[in-house]
Amino acid sequence: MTAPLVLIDQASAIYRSLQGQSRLTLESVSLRLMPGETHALIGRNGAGKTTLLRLILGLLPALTGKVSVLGKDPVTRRTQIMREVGVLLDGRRALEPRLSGLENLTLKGSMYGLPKAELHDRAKALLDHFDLPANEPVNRYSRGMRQRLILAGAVLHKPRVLLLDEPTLGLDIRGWDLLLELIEQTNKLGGAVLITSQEISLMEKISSWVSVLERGRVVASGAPSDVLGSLGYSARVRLRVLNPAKMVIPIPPGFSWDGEFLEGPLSLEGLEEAISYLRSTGAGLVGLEQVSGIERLVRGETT
Ligand SMILES: Nc1ncnc2c1ncn2[C@@H]1O[C@H](COP(=O)(O)OP(=O)(O)OP(=O)(O)O)[C@@H](O)[C@H]1O
Repeated sequence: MTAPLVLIDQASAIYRSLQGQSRLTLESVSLRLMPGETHALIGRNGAGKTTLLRLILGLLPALTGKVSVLGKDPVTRRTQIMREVGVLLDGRRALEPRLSGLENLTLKGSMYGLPKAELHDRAKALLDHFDLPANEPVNRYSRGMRQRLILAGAVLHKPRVLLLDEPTLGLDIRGWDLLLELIEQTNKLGGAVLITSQEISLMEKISSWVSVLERGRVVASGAPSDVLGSLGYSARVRLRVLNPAKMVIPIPPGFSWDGEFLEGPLSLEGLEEAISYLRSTGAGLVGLEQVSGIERLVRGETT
């Protein structure tokens, strides 16, 4: 049987405040990150996604249960583990603004224990591929360029495990392409990616496995379509109304109205009913979009 690259088994974690109070933030969480897999961690704000990544990185010890990364304890073997784990966690502190792109990557690479010559070549090649000026100080980079540099730093040492916390924040179009390429490459080489993002379409596109966190607990885990089905989050359709003033009660059954959009089940019958309602009332239609199950879950909607 293939061994997981990251194994979290019934782990709990607490944060202690300076006043000595403690709060259980993760409760009996289990998760496996398998080779070749991109695993999406989804949940509302404050659900515990970043805390879970901190647990994997050994920045927070598990109070109970077990955490193992590449077969090792991330708290006691952190330095060793970090040589095979790439991280994009908190962008704000990831770069030295007065140093150049090349110096930033070299500094980062020395922490991974890469040999000097190899590190220099790899950093230069990455900067080139990521369309970044090697010798320009980072405080003269645009926001999108800085985010691309952080992304390059995460894969400098060709990690087997890639942890990405909201990697699309501030990312430009070139950065998006690079991100998708890195994820695909990591998976192809048998590495695993754990990603959190509010970009629902991205999560649905790239993930082969989804875990849903709710108030520090994994409430569902599986293939994206199975998970959302089991939670009752089916896709819905949203119709933008041309003349909201012409909307009259009753609206079609199963639909809701928020003053701008008429939202209801994504089915042929539902759509036919909504469109004939909009035609007969004269409310009209401007556009139509699908609301995915993951988006509804992250928005905090009830099923
Ligand atoms: N350093 C800390 N000390 C105390 N409590 C913390 C700390 N960091 C996070 N928390 C709390 O732990 C809970 C989980 O936070 P976490 O950042 O893991 O959530 P998240 O799912 O990543 O949220 P978001 O999507 O907003 O980033 C929240 O209630 C948060 O307030």
